[in-house]
Amino acid sequence: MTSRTPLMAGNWKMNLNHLEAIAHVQKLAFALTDKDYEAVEVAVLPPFTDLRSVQTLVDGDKLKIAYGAQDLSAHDSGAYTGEVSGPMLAKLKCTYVAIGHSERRQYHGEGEEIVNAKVKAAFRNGLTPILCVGEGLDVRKAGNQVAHTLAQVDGALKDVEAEQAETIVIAYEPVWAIGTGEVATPEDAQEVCGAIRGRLAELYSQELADKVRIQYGGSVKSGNVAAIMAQPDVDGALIGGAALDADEFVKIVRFRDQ
Ligand SMILES: O=C(CO)COP(=O)(O)O
Repeated sequence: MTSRTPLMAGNWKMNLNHLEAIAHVQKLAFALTDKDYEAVEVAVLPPFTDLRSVQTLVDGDKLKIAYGAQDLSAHDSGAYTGEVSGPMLAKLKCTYVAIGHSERRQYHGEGEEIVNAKVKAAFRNGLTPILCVGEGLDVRKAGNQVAHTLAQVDGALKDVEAEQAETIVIAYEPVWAIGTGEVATPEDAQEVCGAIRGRLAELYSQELADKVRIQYGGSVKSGNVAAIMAQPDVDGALIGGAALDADEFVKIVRFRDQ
């Protein structure tokens, strides 16, 4: 097994305006040390309107905090009112872009085809997708979480070449655990994250599967992160609510101390 640097990413969702974003990233920069950055990759996913401010801060102070967007258009330019393109995000030196978050799937009707097109748009523009997958409560109750989630992985990676797929990040976020305080057990997280890695091995190769970072997301906090990170196929977390509190996010980054 190759070693995978854990990725702790804060998905701010529709929170923090650009001034609040600056204050928040400054707090993170003040608290985090080289020791933290050596052990864990730290990333924030602010709203689009904050990205320029975050870029200016990160660039100006040479911060080791990565950043990215929460979505992108499947198209690179054109008459798509309200959308933001991959080239625009690349120009702002974004590293990451979340794709297929359950809130996009649920509230914006994003299905497999659009998620696949967005994954390709991200790769086309040198961005690393954080592909979000995971089942709703009904699917979990029926015991179909693995099949459901793997079908989402298959759809998102359709016609994606190995050299791109090996850089993807996949976030397993069971919908019933998002923003509910209902965290999946470490065993629940491992079951599906392990199955995702197995599917990557089938679709590509074991070597590739061993390189891909798979995160867990859903009510992650400083109090539960260590047990989840102890699972062999969990390589980080995608954090919503708890990432809005800089002190709490720093504690999550330092999961080994919790
Ligand atoms: O959706 C999430 C991250 O993308 C998880 O959100 P919470 O951490 O607020 O449950």
